[in-house]
Amino acid sequence: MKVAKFGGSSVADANQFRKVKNIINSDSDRQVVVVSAAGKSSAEPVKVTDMLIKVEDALKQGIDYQPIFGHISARILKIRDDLNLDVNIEQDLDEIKSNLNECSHDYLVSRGEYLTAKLMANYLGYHFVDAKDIMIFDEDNFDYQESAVRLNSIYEKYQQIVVPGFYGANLDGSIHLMPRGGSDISGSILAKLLDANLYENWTDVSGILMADPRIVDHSKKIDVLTYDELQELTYMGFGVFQEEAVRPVREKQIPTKILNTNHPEEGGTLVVDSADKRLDDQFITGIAGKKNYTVITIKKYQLNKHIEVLQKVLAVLQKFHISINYVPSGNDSFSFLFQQADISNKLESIVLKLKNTCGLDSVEVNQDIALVAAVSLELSKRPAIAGKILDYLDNSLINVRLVIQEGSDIKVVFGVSNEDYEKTIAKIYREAMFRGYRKISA
Ligand SMILES: Nc1ncnc2c1ncn2[C@@H]1O[C@H](COP(=O)(O)OP(=O)(O)O)[C@@H](O)[C@H]1O
Ligand SMILES: N[C@@H](CC(=O)OP(=O)(O)O)C(=O)O
Repeated sequence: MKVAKFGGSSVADANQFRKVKNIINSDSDRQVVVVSAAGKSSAEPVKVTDMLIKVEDALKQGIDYQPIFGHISARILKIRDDLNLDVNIEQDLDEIKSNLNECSHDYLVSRGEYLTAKLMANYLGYHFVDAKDIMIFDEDNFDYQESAVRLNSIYEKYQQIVVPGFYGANLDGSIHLMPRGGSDISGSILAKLLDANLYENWTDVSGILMADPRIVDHSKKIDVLTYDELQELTYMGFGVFQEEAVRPVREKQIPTKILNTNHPEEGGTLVVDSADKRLDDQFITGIAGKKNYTVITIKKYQLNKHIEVLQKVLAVLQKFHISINYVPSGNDSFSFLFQQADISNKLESIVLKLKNTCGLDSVEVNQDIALVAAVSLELSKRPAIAGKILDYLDNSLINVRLVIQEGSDIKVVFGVSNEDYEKTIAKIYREAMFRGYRKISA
């Protein structure tokens, strides 16, 4: 049995629905279908999810929400009518509308998936299963036991189901929204719960490319990669697969494929447990990154011998409840990297507190830093390759502010200014492709 997840671009209009149906009908193993909300298309520049967020903003600001809600309704009705579906989706739209004034954010923003899945179930002749009945959360944690019980009782009756992605329910029945891109997580969890033999993630690119196609034209496709590599790449911002979607399939070692709804014949990327299953001799598997980090560097002579100072620093950071992304260190210094959005309104207070209470020699702040990571299983065998990339970036006049090669030994991270972000990715890609780095074993 296969779980097939279709992203927003794959269900953006009636024509995309037709492609989905062809894919489903071409393999009877595709029994569990997960859909996102209708996404962007050439005619529709805004995802339904983002339109729902606009409805919420309008409600909050007391502005007329009707035009946006009307647009969403028209999109949904058009798909229904273009496909001649016999489903009373007006009733669902009316119910959502009547709930608007007292509903939660999670309920409202998840309605795109709910409506799209209802249409898809009708179109495929599959049974619609509301995610709130089978994807159960106990506070922030997914409750696998409870969800398995509920899913199995439904799956015993109906073997061909469509489930909306991106949300589930809390134990009290209220809607629980997942992070953006969360339908990937829904699909991965369902594949794990049902012990699927394949998780297919259908999108608008023919697999995962070595670098973001919006930055590097004709970037090479990665044919096979490991869960470890995918985890590192998604953590660093590989847009094509949600970072939290790796764990469920990885835990059960369910092979995962990234495929193109518009070109199923082109094959895609296969994610597997072991590097032995990789055939190519590519040294660097992929390059990914994110902009907008803030770095706080604290310095004190022989800091590594003054654990009590470090304890004080950590206590200050803990008080402000912000997640730290990386902590590169030297003998006399420690740097803390944060996502700018998490820290920006607290930065001044944090720096003041660090300066006044921790007995440091200095506290420096660097903002607008982008992190670019090169991921390669070979880095653990040849860590010196990181130095070669660094030389190359230096020769290309890219000012590398920091290098992090710690923790996972399959990744090296370069910190550059936001402005150099795209150039750094393009340069590393060039270096990886044309300098002839190849795996030692190949
Ligand atoms: N390394 C990469 N390989 C492939 N696609 C990438 C990569 N990095 C970013 N992307 C972007 O991810 C997009 C697909 O992800 P997403 O927008 O979530 O699709 P969907 O609507 O199918 O969920 C692609 O259109 C592409 O622009
Ligand atoms: N619709 C949600 C969830 C999702 O997974 O979407 P997509 O498959 O289009 O990335 C979002 O936009 O975040």
